[in-house]
Amino acid sequence: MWPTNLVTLYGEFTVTGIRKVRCAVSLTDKDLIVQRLTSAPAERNRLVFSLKDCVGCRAYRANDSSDPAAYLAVYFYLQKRRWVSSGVSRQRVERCFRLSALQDPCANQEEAEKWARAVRERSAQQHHLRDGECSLATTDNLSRPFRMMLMVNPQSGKEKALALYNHHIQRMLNEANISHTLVITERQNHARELVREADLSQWDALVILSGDGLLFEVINGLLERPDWEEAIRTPLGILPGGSGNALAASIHHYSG
Ligand SMILES: Nc1ncnc2c1ncn2[C@@H]1O[C@H](COP(=O)(O)OP(=O)(O)OP(=O)(O)O)[C@@H](O)[C@H]1O
Repeated sequence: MWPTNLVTLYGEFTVTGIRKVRCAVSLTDKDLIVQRLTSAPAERNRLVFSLKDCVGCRAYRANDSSDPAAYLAVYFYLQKRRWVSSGVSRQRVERCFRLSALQDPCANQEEAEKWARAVRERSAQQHHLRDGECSLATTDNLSRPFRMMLMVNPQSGKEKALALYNHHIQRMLNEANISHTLVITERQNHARELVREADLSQWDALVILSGDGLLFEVINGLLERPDWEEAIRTPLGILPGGSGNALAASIHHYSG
């Protein structure tokens, strides 16, 4: 059935940050709508976040045990027009809400968990509608955590792949609740041999962070296996860590 855009969850929370503002938060199948509760005209205080841009959501308690509130953090990567050149890029936006309607910390935590599950489920549905057959199984439609092998070539391009992992990718994977095993390739054909011998039932996806060369190795490694017809169906991903990154740009960007 095609999803409607009816509100499925509603709550009034405090937005955390420097200015603590009360807001009404509504979740529909498609969007998270945040309405600030102030006297200013409603439209000016309303933000609509598409769940297509949401990578994850988590509920947590603060370290301070005297604080009965629970917190809900939602992570978006929004498409923004570039200032300096034409085209669009994605920008990370985190929205964090404080839930403190009840005295009982456990009840607040349960409410935050309920929201986090609902946001993740609806985001996964939106990704599936957007990407169709190409969308990977996610943590929410598997009965166990998503498992990824991430291969990084520290020598590719301008030797920035490891820094990209440390400063961006690791955080994004945590936000998306994707567990991963990091492999730093040590020499030519390391990834090829690894993939040729690997127990592929352990992985939901093989992802490389490098230039085009490492993906070429991974594909060759898969095709050299006795079970290559099954092995080559393993979902593959490429993150741009080389100098040109033509393949990553074609797959993720120019193809729409
Ligand atoms: N630790 C390593 N030291 C040297 N070579 C490596 C290492 N790990 C992988 N390689 C080899 O480096 C080759 C080139 O890798 P990759 O395409 O990632 O980088 P690149 O050629 O610098 O990228 P770009 O094509 O964008 O310039 C791969 O084919 C792989 O065999």
